[in-house]
Amino acid sequence: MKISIYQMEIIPGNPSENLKKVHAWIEKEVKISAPDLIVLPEMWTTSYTLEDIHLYADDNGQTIVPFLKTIAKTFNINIIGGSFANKVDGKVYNTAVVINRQGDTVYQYDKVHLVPMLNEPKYLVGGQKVPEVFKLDGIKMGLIICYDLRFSEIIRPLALEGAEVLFIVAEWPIDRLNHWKNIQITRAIENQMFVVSCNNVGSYQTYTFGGNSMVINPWGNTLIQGSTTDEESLFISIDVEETLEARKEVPVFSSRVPNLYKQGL
Ligand SMILES: O=C(O)CCC(=O)C(=O)O
Repeated sequence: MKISIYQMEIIPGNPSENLKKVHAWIEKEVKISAPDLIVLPEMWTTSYTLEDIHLYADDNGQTIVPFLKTIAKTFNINIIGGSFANKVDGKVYNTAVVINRQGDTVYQYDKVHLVPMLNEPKYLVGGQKVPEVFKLDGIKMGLIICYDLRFSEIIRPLALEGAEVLFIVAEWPIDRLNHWKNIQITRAIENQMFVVSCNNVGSYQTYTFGGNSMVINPWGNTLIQGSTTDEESLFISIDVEETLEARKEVPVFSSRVPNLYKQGL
C-alpha cells in the first residue's frame, strides 16, 4: 500500500483556505506519487483556535465530508481525513473521518480523550465510543487522534481484532516530542503493527507543533520521519504482510493469558 502523508502547516481559523490548500496538495501528490491512501493531520481546517472553535466548526461535517468524498472519487484514493471541529447539536467534537476510493465514509470517530494541557475539555466534547477496526482495500486498520496515543487500553483491542496498521492524526506540540516519538514506537512494537502518523508544523498563539510524522514497522523500526519545523509530504510503500511475519516470529498474541488480566482498567 502506497501512502502519502501531509505534514501540513495549518492556517489557524481559516477553513476555506485550508480546504484549498489540501485540495492543491492532493492534486500534486497524486501526480507525483500516485498513492493508494493519503493522511491528513488533526483539526486541519482550523488548527487549535479553541476559543473561537464554535465559529469555525463544520455543522455535522456538512462541508468537510462531501469535500473529501469528491476528492476520493476524483482521484481514486482512500483518505484518512485527519480530524476537524464538528458541531453536532450545538456541541463541538474533534471528529476523524475515513473515506474509501468510492467516496463512501467507512469510519467516523470522535476523539475520546481530551487534552487538559491544551484546555480541550473547556471547548470540546469527548466521544463516547472507543476506536473500532475498519477496512480499506481489504486491510484492517485503526485510527486514533493525538492524545489518544497515550492510552494503550484503546489500542490493544484494535490489534486483537486484527488491525495491521494504526493511523494517528495529530497536532502534537514540540514540547513533548520525545513522548510523541517514543510512544509511537512502543505501540508499534507491543502490537506488532505498522504505525503511520501525521502531525502538523507551525504555531498558534503559545503553541508550536512538532512535525516528526512517522511510519514505523511492526518491528519498531522507523521507516520515514518528517522534520520538526517544515511543511512536507512523506511518501512510503508498506507491505502489511510484515505484520504477520513479526507476529509469527515473536508470538505475543498467542502467549497472552487474558483470564488473569484485570478487566475494565
Ligand atoms: O499528549 C500530548 O502531550 C499532546 C496531545 C495533543 O496535543 C492533542 O491531543 O492534541
